[in-house]
Amino acid sequence: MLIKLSNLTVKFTQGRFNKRIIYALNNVNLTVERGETVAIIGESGAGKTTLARVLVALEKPTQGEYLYKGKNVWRDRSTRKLIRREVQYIYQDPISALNPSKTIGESLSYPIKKHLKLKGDKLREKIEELLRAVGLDPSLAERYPSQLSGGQLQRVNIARAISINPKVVIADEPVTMLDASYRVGVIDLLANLKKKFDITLILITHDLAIAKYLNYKIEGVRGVVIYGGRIVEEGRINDIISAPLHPYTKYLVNSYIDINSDGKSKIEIREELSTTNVFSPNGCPFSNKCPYVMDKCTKTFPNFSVDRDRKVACYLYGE
Ligand SMILES: Nc1ncnc2c1ncn2[C@@H]1O[C@H](COP(=O)(O)OP(=O)(O)OP(=O)(O)O)[C@@H](O)[C@H]1O
Repeated sequence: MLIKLSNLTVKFTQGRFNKRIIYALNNVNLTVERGETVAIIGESGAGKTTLARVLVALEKPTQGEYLYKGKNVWRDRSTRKLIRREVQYIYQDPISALNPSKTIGESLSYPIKKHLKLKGDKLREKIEELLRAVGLDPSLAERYPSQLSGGQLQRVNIARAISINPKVVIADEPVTMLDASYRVGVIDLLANLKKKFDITLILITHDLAIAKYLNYKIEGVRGVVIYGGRIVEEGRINDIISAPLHPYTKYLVNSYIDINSDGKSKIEIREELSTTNVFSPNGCPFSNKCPYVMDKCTKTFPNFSVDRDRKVACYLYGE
């Protein structure tokens, strides 16, 4: 097993006077096998970016464990160092991920010099090869970020992520900030690189259509639905979309279908009583909106009911 998160919680304190505790991640258990493609799906504020930051060891969990290749990341400094090299992060915003005062070539050369110790002609060749691998003309190495389009910049970020032969790539909403015309190309590129270099790919998205498209490019993508810092459902993307189990996933899938078809939602969520995450952290985070809420939902988060490769945490399916 490559990645294992056990009962992992990340808490933040917000507000200077009226302090409140936010559970960005709440008792999360997640495993990722070598070579897998996983789509983490959730809306804004669900905890997706915190999860990505945990996986690249930028965020230390408040509680719980993160094992990478079987080693406890926060007890073993050398594993954190290994993660810096083997687990690469592609940010949502392609512009702010690059230093505006450095040419594309300079930005790309930094990790290659540091980790692969290449210089001179070898370094230049590697940069040209990388730019070609992501579908860009090598002459772009001389340009500055402001001279490239958003789609080209995201390709540069992908080139940087793969430049040091990572084992895992985490792409955090990689196409959200791009014009629609560039989105498919960037997902195609990630899918092709994943296959070519046998990378374990973790794609984070709020958009089911992106997860579905990725699954069309790479079969067997595992979907992980996250809400209010909790994983609520896991399964193959096609199963999640064709037969969602958790009421939140149903809501998500219906909203997705709405936009793409008839405009009618099949599940009505209840009036929002409080902002996500501010109710009891022990209960289900969707309980304040769920039409099927039971008393126990607000008090205790259910265990996962497991049926082959499908998991759901909801009292409608088990305790
Ligand atoms: N450094 C921080 N300090 C305080 N609260 C934080 C911090 N980082 C995240 N949060 C809070 O934790 C929750 C989860 O945030 P996170 O950024 O992980 O969500 P997300 O799913 O990635 O959303 P988005 O797509 O909008 O970034 C949110 O309520 C957010 O406000």
